[in-house]
Amino acid sequence: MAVDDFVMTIDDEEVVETQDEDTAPQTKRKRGDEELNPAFTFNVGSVMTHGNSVWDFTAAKDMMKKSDQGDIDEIIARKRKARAQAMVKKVMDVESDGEGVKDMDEEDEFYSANSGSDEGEEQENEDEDDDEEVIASDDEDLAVDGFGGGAASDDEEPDGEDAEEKEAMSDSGDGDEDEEDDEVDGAMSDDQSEESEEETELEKERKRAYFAPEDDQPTETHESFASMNLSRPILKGLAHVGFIQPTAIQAKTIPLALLGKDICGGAVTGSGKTAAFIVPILERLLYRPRSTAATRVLILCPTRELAIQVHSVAVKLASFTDMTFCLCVGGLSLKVQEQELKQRPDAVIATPGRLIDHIRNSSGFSTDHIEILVMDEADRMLEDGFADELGEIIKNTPKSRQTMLFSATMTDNVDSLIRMSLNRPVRLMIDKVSQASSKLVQEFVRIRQHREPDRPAVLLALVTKTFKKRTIIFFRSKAAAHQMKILFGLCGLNAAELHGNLTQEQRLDALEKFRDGNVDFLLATDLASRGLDIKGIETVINFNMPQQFAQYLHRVGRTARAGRNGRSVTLVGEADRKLLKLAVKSSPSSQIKHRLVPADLIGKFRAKVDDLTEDVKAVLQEEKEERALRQAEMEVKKSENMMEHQDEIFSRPARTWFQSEKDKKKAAKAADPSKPARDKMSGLSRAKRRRLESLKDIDAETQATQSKAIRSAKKSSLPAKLNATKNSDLVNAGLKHIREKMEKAKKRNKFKNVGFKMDLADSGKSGAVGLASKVNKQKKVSGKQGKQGKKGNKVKGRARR
Ligand SMILES: Nc1ncnc2c1ncn2[C@@H]1O[C@H](COP(=O)(O)OP(=O)(O)OP(=O)(O)O)[C@@H](O)[C@H]1O
Repeated sequence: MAVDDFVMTIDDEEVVETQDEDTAPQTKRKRGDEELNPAFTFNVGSVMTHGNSVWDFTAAKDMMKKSDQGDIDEIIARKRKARAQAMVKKVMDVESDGEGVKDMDEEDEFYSANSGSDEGEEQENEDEDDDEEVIASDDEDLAVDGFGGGAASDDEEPDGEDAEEKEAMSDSGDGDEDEEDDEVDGAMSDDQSEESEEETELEKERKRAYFAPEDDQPTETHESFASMNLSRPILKGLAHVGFIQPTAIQAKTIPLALLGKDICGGAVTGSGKTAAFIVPILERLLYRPRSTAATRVLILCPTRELAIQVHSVAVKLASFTDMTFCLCVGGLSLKVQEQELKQRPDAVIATPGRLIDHIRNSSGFSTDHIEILVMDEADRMLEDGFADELGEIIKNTPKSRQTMLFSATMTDNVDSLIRMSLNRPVRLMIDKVSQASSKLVQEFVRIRQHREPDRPAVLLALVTKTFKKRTIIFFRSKAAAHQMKILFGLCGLNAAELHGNLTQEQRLDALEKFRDGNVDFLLATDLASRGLDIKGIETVINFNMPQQFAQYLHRVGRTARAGRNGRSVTLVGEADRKLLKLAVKSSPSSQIKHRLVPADLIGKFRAKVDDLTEDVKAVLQEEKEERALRQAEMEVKKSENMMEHQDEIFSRPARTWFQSEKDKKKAAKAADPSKPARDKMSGLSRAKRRRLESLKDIDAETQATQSKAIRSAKKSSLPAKLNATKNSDLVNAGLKHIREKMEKAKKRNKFKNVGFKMDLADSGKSGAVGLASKVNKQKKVSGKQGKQGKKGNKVKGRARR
C-alpha cells in the first residue's frame, strides 16, 4: 500500500506533540486554560473550579429500575483470557519445536502494548517516534494527492454523485428517541443544498413577514448577569454553577425572553444555549401565582440523555428557589413520573413520546396551563420523525403560550417553523448558521474506495498511537458501535458504548464512566451527537462522515465547548466529498487539517483486526445466547406476575398509545379505502374490549421476545459448530433453571387461575418450546377450573408496551 493511500496531517508539530504526550495531564490542563479564546465571553475560570460538570444523573437514577442486563465486558475478558492461554500454549509448543518464535513475540508485544504493562509503554513511545517521522514527510504526500480541504475544488467534484436517501431515524420503544436504523444511507439535507443557493427574494419577503423586525430587539448589551435585572435567587443560582458573564446567546436571549417574546435562537455548539432559556424561565416562574399549583413550563428534548442534562442544569440553577421540576423521559419509571406529575411541578422536561404517554394516560396531568414551551435542538424536533408527536403536543398546549426554539443549526425556514404556531418570533442568530466552534481543529483522513474495509484498522491506529483518551467516536449504526466495542475490548482498549440497543441504565452507566474518566473512549451513535455537554472531551472521531452536515456539526461540537480547544478527526470516503467540501467552506483554513495514517501502521492493525475477527464473532454469539436466556427467564417472571395479579391488572383502564411513525405507515399501507375496516371488538362490552386490548399487547410482546429466545436456543443447540458444546450447555443450563422455576411455581399452584391467553411459544418442540407447551397444558387445565381471581393483591408489574 502506498503512503498516500491515507492522507494526513499538515499538523503543526506543537499540536501533535500535545496530542501524543503522555506526560503530566496537569501541564496539559494548564495549557488548555491559557489557550482560551480571549474574545470569548465566558468566565471559564470560575466554571472550571466548579467541578466536573454542571449536570449529573441524580434525578434519572432515582427513577431507574435496576436490572440484570449481562455484561459484555465479562464475555470479552473471558475471550481475552482464553486467547492469552492459547497463545502461551502456542509459544510453548513452538519453543519446544524451536521454530516460529519471532512471530509470536510480535503478537505478544501488541497485546502487552495495549494492556498498559511496562513493555507496553515502551512500545507506545517507540510508536510516537514513528508518528513524528510521518508528519515530517507529510506535506509532499498531500501535494501529490491533492485531497482534502483546499484541494477538494469544484472541478474535481462531480455534482450529484452522492445522491442518497435522507438519514433514516427509527423510533425506540417509547417513540421519543433520536435512534438510528442499523443500516442507514444518507444524503445532504434540503437545508444543506439550500445553503449553497442564494435565498430567493420571495423567501426573504416571507421571512420579513414572519419574524419580528430586527429593530424590535433591545440594543442594550450586558457584560454581566447582574445588569439584567434578574432576581437574587437566580443570580445566586448562576454564581453557584460558576456563571458570571453571560455568553452572547444568553445576553441576547434573556432580556427578550423575559418580555415573553417567541424566539428562534441559534448559536454554535457549546455556547451556552441551555442557560439562555432556563434563566428567563426561572425568573418568570419566581412571580407565578402560588395559590394554585400548575405546570407552567414544558421543555422538550429529542433524546433522553439530553433531557436528563437539561433537567439537571435547571435544578442546579434553581437551587435557591422553591421551584419544582419533573423529568419525563422514556426508559425511566412511569410510575415515579406519574406520582411526580400529580404534584403539578412548575416545569416538566421531557422527550416527546413519554410526554404524550403521560398526557393521554396519567390522570391528573395536563398541559392546559403551559405558559412557556421550549424546544431544545429544535431543528431535529421539526424533522419528520418527531413532526406528528410535536403536533399532538402543541395541540394540547394553550395558544397563548410563549414558545422558544434553540439549536446550533437552527433553521429559519418559514415552512418548517409554521407548524409551531409561533407568534412573530424574534430571530436570534448569533453565529453564522452551520459553522463549527472557532476553537475546533478539524482533521480529515481520506479513505479510498478500495480501502473501505480498512476503516477499523485506521481507527485502531488513531486511538492507539495518538488519541489515547477523552475521545468520543461516532458510528452510523448501533451494530457498528457494538462490534467496535468488542474489538476495542479484545485489544485492551478501555471503552464504553452508547446507543439505543442498551437499557437506560447501561446508557447512563456508559456516560458516567466516560465523564469520570473510567474509560478512555465512548463509542456512540448519533444518540450522543446533540447537546451532550461532557467536560474535557479532547477529540471527536467520526468513523464515518454523518449523512447531514448539521449532524456533523453537532457531533464535532461535543468538543471545543465553552471556549476550550478541541479536535475532530473524520474518516472521509469517496462518497463523503460533498460534506467535506461544506466543512472546509464553513471554517477558516487554519482550522482544517489533513491527517495521514501511515500505510505500514494500517497494515499492522489490519492484521490485528483480521486476527480478531473470529473472536469478535464468538463474543457476539455468546452474548446473544446469554441474552436469549435472560429474556426467557424474564418472560417466565412476567407471566407469573400476570397470572398472580390478573384481576387487578385487567381492572385498570387500558393505556392508549400515540401511533409511531412506523405504525402509521403500516396502517396507511394496510388500509384499503374501498373497504371500511371491520372492528373486531364492535358489540363487546367496555370491560371486554379493555381486556382484549390488554391481551393483544401482552401477546405481541411475549411472542416476539419468546420466539427470539427460541430461535437463539435452537440455533445454539445445533451440533458441529465452533463452541457448539459449550454454548448449548450454557443454553440448556439456563433452560433447566427456568424449567425448575416453572415447576416450583406449579407446585405453589400459581397457574390455578389462568384465565387468559398467554402463549409462550409453539408447542411440541425441544428446549424453550417444551417449556411453552407445559405452560399451554397448564392453561387448558386452569381454563376448566374457571376463573377465581385473587382479589386485593399488590401488583408488581403492569402490562405496558
Ligand atoms: N455564562 C456562562 N459562563 C460560563 N460557562 C457557561 C456559561 N453558560 C454556559 N456555560 C457552560 O458552557 C458549556 C456549554 O453550554 P451548553 O451545553 O448550554 O451549550 P449549548 O449551546 O447548548 O451546546 P449544544 O449546541 O451542543 O447543545 C456548559 O459546560 C456550560 O456549563
